[in-house]
Amino acid sequence: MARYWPEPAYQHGTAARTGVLLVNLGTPEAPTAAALRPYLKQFLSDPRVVEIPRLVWWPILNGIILNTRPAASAKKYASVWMNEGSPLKVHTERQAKLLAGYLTKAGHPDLDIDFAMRYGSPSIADRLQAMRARGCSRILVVPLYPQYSASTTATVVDEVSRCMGHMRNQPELRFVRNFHDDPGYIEALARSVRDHWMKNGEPDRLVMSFHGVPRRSLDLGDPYHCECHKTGRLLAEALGLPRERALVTFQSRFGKAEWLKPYTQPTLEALAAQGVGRVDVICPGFVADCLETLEEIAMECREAFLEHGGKEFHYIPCLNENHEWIDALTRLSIAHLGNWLEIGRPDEASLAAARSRAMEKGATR
Ligand SMILES: C=CC1=C(C)c2cc3[nH]c(cc4nc(cc5[nH]c(cc1n2)c(C)c5CCC(=O)O)C(CCC(=O)O)=C4C)c(C)c3C=C
Ligand SMILES: [Fe+2]
Ligand SMILES: [Fe+2]
Repeated sequence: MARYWPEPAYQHGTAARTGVLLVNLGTPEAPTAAALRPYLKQFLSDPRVVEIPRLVWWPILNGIILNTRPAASAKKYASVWMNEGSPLKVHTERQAKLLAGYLTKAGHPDLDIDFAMRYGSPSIADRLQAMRARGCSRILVVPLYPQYSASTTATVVDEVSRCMGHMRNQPELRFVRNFHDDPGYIEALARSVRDHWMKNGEPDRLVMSFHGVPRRSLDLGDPYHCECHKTGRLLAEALGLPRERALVTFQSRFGKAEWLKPYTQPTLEALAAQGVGRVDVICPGFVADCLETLEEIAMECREAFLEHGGKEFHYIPCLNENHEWIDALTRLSIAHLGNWLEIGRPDEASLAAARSRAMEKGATR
């Protein structure tokens, strides 16, 4: 195989474009065991996701997990699948389209906006090559994870870097590291909670459930836990909620090791058993609804809460296509694009000179 990916011959005077690539986790192509298998294999083979020595992990993954989980997970995916496909991909694609429109409205019609999935398709490699083919020589990569984690954000950086190794004519890169305390993101969350409460009244408790990671990663220096708690605190403050009515919990535990605590489902069951009648659950760590929110929280956790004596369970959807969120994402992108938005744009002085030249030409005619 050639060392570098093929590229067209270099043309002098090619206009440089700037692009934004949104990246989310990835999802299977269909809600079937056959489609789940390659997706789970790619995802769970990433050493950033499962930090167990390969020699130990390989037989567990290939001998046990890939023989049992695909069918079990496929059933769950089938229960949330949309007409257009997997919710995660459907929402991410819509977010990219909306972002392009919002950036155009903000005065940046020339930006090239695309999206990719870290695992599955469209792959980062595929979209980076497409953006290069469209002339992008500067690319801002936005992992759609508000809280930084090695198991999510860093894997995007790893994959983009691997792709750079295949490019002869590499683009200039920027990455968004996190946006867990971005005022626009926090306000978008607060707004969706307030809207829900306007229509449905307020709950006894607001549970803010984040995807978990192994507890060990916190001890090894991952800031994820701390960033989740900061988001939780800022959201509770924005809503004017006293501490005792807002809780941060962690969901989607995978494997037998200890993960970040408290775990979402047992917390909900304990609240119900204590006589808490109504809980509202929001998942601020996901900007798009997906299996983990629609099935695990809105179905499994609802059932568990009600079975343990809870009276009312409300799931507050992810930010998805909310105007406030796309607006926040637009401002976040503009802030990180920074001086790239100026490069190649005629400055005021040259615009004025061009205007006066045109006027002179008109006067002499
Ligand atoms: C939002 C941040 C996420 C973190 C942090 C994260 C860590 C993490 N996840 C697994 C294992 C699985 N996660 C799965 C699905 C999944 N995870 C996230 C996000 C984070 N994961 C999303 C958005 C999704 C949903 C994808 C979709 O298609 O809707 C799955 C696959 C589903 C299943 O079989 O349960 C696994 C497996 C680990 C091990 C981990 C941290 C180390
Ligand atoms: Fe996950
Ligand atoms: Fe899950």
